[in-house]
Formats: sequence, structure tokens, C-alpha cells
Amino acid sequence: MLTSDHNVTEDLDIIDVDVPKRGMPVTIITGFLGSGKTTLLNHILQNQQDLKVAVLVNEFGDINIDSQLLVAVDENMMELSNGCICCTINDGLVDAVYNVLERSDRIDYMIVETTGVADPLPIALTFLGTELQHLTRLDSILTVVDSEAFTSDHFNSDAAYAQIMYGDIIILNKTDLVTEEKLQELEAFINKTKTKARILRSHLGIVPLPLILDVKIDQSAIASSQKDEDHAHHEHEHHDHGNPHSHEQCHDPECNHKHHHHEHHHHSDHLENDGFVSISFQSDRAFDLDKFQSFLDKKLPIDVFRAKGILHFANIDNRYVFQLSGKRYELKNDDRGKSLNNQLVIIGRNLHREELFAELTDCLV
Ligand SMILES: Nc1nc2c(ncn2[C@@H]2O[C@H](COP(=O)(O)OP(=O)(O)OP(=O)(O)O)[C@@H](O)[C@H]2O)c(=O)[nH]1
Repeated sequence: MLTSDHNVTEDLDIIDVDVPKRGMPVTIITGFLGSGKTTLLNHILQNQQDLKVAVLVNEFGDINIDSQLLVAVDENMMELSNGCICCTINDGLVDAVYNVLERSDRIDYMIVETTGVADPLPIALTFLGTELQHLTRLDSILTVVDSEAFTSDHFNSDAAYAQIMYGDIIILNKTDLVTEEKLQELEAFINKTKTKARILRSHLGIVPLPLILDVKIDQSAIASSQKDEDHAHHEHEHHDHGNPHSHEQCHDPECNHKHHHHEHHHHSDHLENDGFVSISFQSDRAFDLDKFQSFLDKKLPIDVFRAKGILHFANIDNRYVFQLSGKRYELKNDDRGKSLNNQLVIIGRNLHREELFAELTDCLV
């Protein structure tokens, strides 16, 4: 059995014997907060015909709402630990991939859904640059864009910019919310930012799967950018502390991983730059529907970009799925049963945890 603590030479010897799923194709789905990544993933899972897909999902928040909203993945889905995989990359992701590769049942394809604040480059490099390069084949990076909310300054977010720059296929989603003219402007803008961009349009993530899965996009350009990074990385090691896995280098405020000895550990400082925080609220008391709606309409801070939750309201049997993306929100009756507690994640900038907690507590009955 492979463990992450082997050195590379040992691993390569063992890989030949023990890991049956060499060369497994991997698609990374990225895109800014609320752009429609989970919706796209659900479309793929509901429509892929013969493929058995393993899904790795990661959320920026203590509670994983997405995993509860995904369809039909059950035992083939793994949640990566809380935080942003592009920062805590390394072991959480590598170990999760090993878990999939080592499973005895058949798995044909792997899809990784990043958080909305993730820079996809370090994630791609983990597949191209660590021992995973011998075991997996990075097929493509899909970037989902909210056509209505997209801004040319990329929300002042390095991660949002990187998502466009490193996306092999850009999916302009939410076409129902914009005009044809706006879509053409967006396409022109993206084509200007990124040469040879492949752009698709979608409503509710619906795109023909042969256009996005197993498309075998050449990843050599990203792989070579990795070599440059490695060079800088090694110099940094010698110069600095000589420990490539020093925890002090990790900028993710929520990172509490113990780092094992994988080949590389890629870092990104985008969270520090982008300033996003996520606040999770849970309660076993129900919300009062009117008070909660009044909170959303009158008291929700303007810097909230995204919120999602599984909620229950007093005197209503079914649970509700709550989705807020930009200025829009929806509460959808979900007849999959009554929720036992309220689970809510709010993501934005400059958020005051205590104030939000007090407001939300006021909405409880
Ligand atoms: N109108 C409209 N809404 C959409 C479309 N695609 C997704 N949505 C809605 O947008 C919201 C966010 O969609 P998700 O798929 O959860 O977005 P996400 O990118 O996974 O969100 P995070 O992982 O939190 O960043 C949900 O309320 C979706 O129902 C679309 O094409 N049109």
C-alpha cells in the first residue's frame, strides 16, 4: 500500500505493483464564487453514461454544503478538508487522489471541484509535478464564469484572474441572465485576455460532455511553468530555511495540515491578497422565515459575495436549500426530508463574524 511518507524512488517501485489505475484522467473544475461549478458537476454526474466518476470536492468553509447538494455520487465522492485546496494543496489533495487510485472497485475518471477562491495553477501543478504525474493524466481545467456577475477587474481577485488565465475551456454560464450582446462582449474580453481561449456557453451547466471531458488538452505549457517555479522554489529552500514543507510558508489562515514528504509543495498567497473570509453558522433551532428574509433584504453586508445553506424554518416540514450568489438569492424547497439543523456558510470580504452571528441568532425562533 502506498503511503505519502515514502521517498520518491520507493514510491515509483511500488506504484508499478500496487496502483491499478495508472493514467487516470482528471478534470479540474474551477470558477469564481457562485459561478455554477457544482451545477456543472451535477450535470456531468447525471449525464455521463458509462463512466464511473470519482469526485473530490473542496469548500471554503467549515461546513461542506456542496457535498450535500451533489447528486448520485455517494461512495465515490470525497470531501477534501476544509480550506482552500490550492493553499493546503499538497497532502490533502495528494492523499485523496491516492485513496481513489487504491480503491479496488472500478473508477474511470476523476473530477476535482475547487473552491471559488482557488487559484487552479497550484492544483494543476500537483497533478503535473508531484508523484501524481506518474499516476494520473490532467485532461483539462474547466473554468465556469457567471456571465451576469463577471467584472473586467475580476472582482479584484488574483484567484479569479488566474481561473481565467489557466482555464483550458471557459464556460460562460448563466446565459439566461444576460443578453446576446453582453455574451459577445464577454467573449471578446476573454479572447483579448487569453489567446486561443476555448469558450463555451451554458445555462445551468448544460454543455455536451464530449466537449469538456476526456478532451486531452496538452498541458505542457503549464508543466514547463512548473519547472521555472521549481527552480525558484529550490533556491528559496536553500536560502531560506531548507525545509520545503515548512508550515510557516502556508498563507492559508485555515490551514492546519501536517505536511508529509511529498515531492513538492506549491504555494499561493492569493487568500492574503484577495481577503476573502468564510463564516459558518449552525444551529439546531429553526429560523423564522420572515425574520431571515428581512435579514437578507436589509442587513446582509454588501461585501458578501456568496452564501449557501441547508435551512429549516419554524412550522415548515421540508428543508430549504439557500443559495446567494452576488445580488441574487433563492430559497428552494427541498423535499429530500426535514433538516435537523440550520447550516449556513457566508463568504465575502470585511465581514464581522460577531455581528453576523448576532443578526442570525436574532432570526432563530
Ligand atoms: N439563473 C441561473 N442560475 C444558475 C445557473 N447556473 C447555476 N445557477 C445558480 O447559481 C447558484 C450558484 O451555483 P453553484 O453551482 O452552487 O455555484 P458554485 O460555483 O458551485 O458555487 P461555490 O462553490 O460556492 O463557489 C445556484 O443558486 C445555482 O442554482 C444558470 O445557468 N442560470
